[in-house]
Amino acid sequence: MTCFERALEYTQIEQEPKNGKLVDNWPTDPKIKFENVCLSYGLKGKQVLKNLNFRIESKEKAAIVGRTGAGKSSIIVALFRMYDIEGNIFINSINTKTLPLEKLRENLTIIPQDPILFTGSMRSNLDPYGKYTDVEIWHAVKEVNLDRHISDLHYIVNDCGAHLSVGQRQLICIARALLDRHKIIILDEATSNMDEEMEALIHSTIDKHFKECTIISISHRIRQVLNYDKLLVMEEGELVECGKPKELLKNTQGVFYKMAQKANLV
Ligand SMILES: Nc1ncnc2c1ncn2[C@@H]1O[C@H](COP(=O)(O)OP(=O)(O)OP(=O)(O)O)[C@@H](O)[C@H]1O
Repeated sequence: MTCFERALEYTQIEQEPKNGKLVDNWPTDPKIKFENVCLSYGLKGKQVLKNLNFRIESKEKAAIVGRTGAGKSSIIVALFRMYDIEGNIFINSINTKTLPLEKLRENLTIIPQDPILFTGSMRSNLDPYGKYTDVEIWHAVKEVNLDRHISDLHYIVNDCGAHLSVGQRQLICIARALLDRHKIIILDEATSNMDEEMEALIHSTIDKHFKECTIISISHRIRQVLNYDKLLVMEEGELVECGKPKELLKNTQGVFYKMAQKANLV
């Protein structure tokens, strides 16, 4: 009955729009601009993003910080157009509302907090559309140091990757991102226990391989964000502070300063 209900539910989901205008070679310059962006989940839902205005420049490394429920993930939801928003989001000066959804999403790479893999071979997980050669895929595997854990591309992923650690699954997503070479990378940092070595490996791999990309990271641990170019500090759906970490730390009455104080960083 559960299977039946689930299948039935899919038949009732409203189709996402398929229209939109393709733009050649978009995005060449991966800068992002939010202009008066508001988001509510559902018609009667409360506003979870309240009139956000900010820019993330091309190749900038930005981190979104804030307490749980502050609206960090909702910014990403808005970026992927998972829900309709009020206001506008521009990527490379193109309003994302005018793009076909598929084109928009295929140009944004996300490394989720707790990635789910597909049961099957490592190869099919890294290259689900069969676009790359084995040599290219193995190269990506080596770049993220996964060759220490898997012997070859026929390595079988069981149970949607449940036998791999969160860090290993994030590295698989990073290897996939290396192959796809998209210009905007979104990292949702893992909240579950990840050892420091693995966390450092993920950050150094991103720093090394995605220099030419714009990076947005949802950070749950603020010690990681001090070397970012820009911080977006969220509180109850509002962007309360935005700027370089060093600048924000100068304001001893500020929200970020208080967060840093709590984490014994100042
Ligand atoms: N799918 C949804 N439907 C309804 N409300 C939602 C949904 N997703 C998030 N919310 C609500 O939106 C608000 C912002 O949530 P969001 O997940 O963006 O916060 P967050 O800062 O990412 O939190 P966390 O650090 O816990 O992941 C919260 O009040 C949350 O309950």
